[in-house]
Amino acid sequence: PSRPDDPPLLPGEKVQGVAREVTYLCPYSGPARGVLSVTNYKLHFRSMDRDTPYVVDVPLGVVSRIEKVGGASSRGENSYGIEVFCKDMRNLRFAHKQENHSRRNVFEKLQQYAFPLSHKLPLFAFEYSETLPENGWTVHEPIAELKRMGVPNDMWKISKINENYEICDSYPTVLAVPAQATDDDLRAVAAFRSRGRIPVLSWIHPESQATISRCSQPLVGVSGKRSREDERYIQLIMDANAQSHKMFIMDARPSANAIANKAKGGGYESEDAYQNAELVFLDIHNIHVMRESLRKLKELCFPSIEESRWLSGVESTYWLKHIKCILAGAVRIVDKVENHKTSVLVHCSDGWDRTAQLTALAMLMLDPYYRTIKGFEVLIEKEWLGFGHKFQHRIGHGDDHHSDADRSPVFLQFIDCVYQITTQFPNAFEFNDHFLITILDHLYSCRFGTFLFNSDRERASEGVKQKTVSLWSFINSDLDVYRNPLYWSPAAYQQVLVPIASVRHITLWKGHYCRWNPSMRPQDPVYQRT
Ligand SMILES: CCCC(=O)OC[C@@H](COP(=O)(O)O[C@@H]1[C@H](O)[C@H](OP(=O)(O)O)[C@@H](O)[C@H](O)[C@H]1O)OC(=O)CCC
Repeated sequence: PSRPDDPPLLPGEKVQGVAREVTYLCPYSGPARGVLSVTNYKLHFRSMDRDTPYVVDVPLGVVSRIEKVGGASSRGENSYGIEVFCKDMRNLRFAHKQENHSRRNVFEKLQQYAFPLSHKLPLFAFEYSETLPENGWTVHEPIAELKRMGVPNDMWKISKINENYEICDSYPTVLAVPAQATDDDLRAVAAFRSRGRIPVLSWIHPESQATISRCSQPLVGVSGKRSREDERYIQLIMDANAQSHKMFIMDARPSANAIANKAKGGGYESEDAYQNAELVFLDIHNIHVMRESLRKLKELCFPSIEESRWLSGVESTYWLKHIKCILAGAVRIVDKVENHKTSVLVHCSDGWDRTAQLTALAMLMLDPYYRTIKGFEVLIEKEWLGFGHKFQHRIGHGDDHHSDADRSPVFLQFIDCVYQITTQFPNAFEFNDHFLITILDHLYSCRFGTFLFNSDRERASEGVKQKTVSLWSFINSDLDVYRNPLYWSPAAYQQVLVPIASVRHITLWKGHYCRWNPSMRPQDPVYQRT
């Protein structure tokens, strides 16, 4: 039975701890006294001492670190309490009265339910028992999506060789490969590509049949190994496009890092081994550089904005430069496929971070289907989840190792790039900003099964589709709030979008990075999570 000051609870959500006489130290509107509740899904604070009820509501999945502030001896006003550091752009400070030991209880409950995996507890998604009219788990049907692109055809076939993840445990079970390739060819190529992530089809142009394929780096190493099968296989991909007898291999990395990877057995395709392929390095930095860039941006944006140093501060984070670099890389891929009717193969080191950013953005620019709400959901299921972007490692769902070097805002960068394109083409997308923000909220929240674990194989073995709710069920059950009122129908927008990827046109996405900082968005009411 819920008690009077219990927070609103989702099906399967239970209050685990309550602390009264707590003060929330809001950096903008000052201290507010009220009740702090911890459930198996969220932290909920409600102030009592204001005419307008003031609520702070944070899914615990967004918490990266919790620290005690002050000790029994600290005497200052509000100097004894808890600080909650979040993966999105804010931190929360709570103060307690020393006498009642509610801090210990709340602190322990917060630790337990913010990091369930570190405390042998289930992620909330496995306890959430909402039933919704839409079933998001059926939005992406791999065969249907290939059929929509006209595959299989005489040049491309569907292979089930990875049905039991025999070729690659981070790939989907349904792969589109050149029709001539035999299973033995595929096995040989898998032995020469990092983690077995062989070149497979991402998208095919409806008219020219030029293609976008993706893979991981070749295992060239310092001795300069070659694989005849890999070279022949790349030739098959090239020949599948009758329009041209060359192909671009877009290596997302800075050439220095591609070379450095040789030391670990990786590397890149030498042009004498891949005769008709032209190699292009796109200069996008690795996950470590991007993690540091976002850390600097957060430092700049929260809690207060130093007006005089704002522009130089944004510049020194390099965040917009990285966004520009990723967009520019996708634009180069679109140019080769659309204007030169030439096929491209995209890879990086592992082929699950920068490669996913590039193929998904290029497909968004090339194909209006992906600019619809359902189409964008398919794009994320296909190029991010199906091809094994390691969401668990990159976000750290339920895990308390906040300094894990595998964490990195790669998917956030992709959504930021999508935001940039929507600002340059406000009529081209069926969805609005709220749609993008909601996706990011639930990238962290652990309320839905969609972004959990690192691969389709892991999600299948954990029974995610059977035991959890899909984020797309939630969104597709209330579509109107995610629609863009300025959207023209696809007919008016069959064309290819070519955004201007120059820093002058790239803007800081205040709706996301300054969402919790009312001073940055005086025009719209403080966006409090409801
Ligand atoms: C002598 C030792 C050489 C060495 O460690 O090579 C390893 C590279 C690491 O390779 P990098 O490409 O710089 O970095 C890799 C990519 O970010 C990759 O993502 P993606 O899917 O986008 O490829 C991640 O999955 C890997 O975890 C990460 O290590 O490190 C560097 O190149 C750093 C040099 C500045």
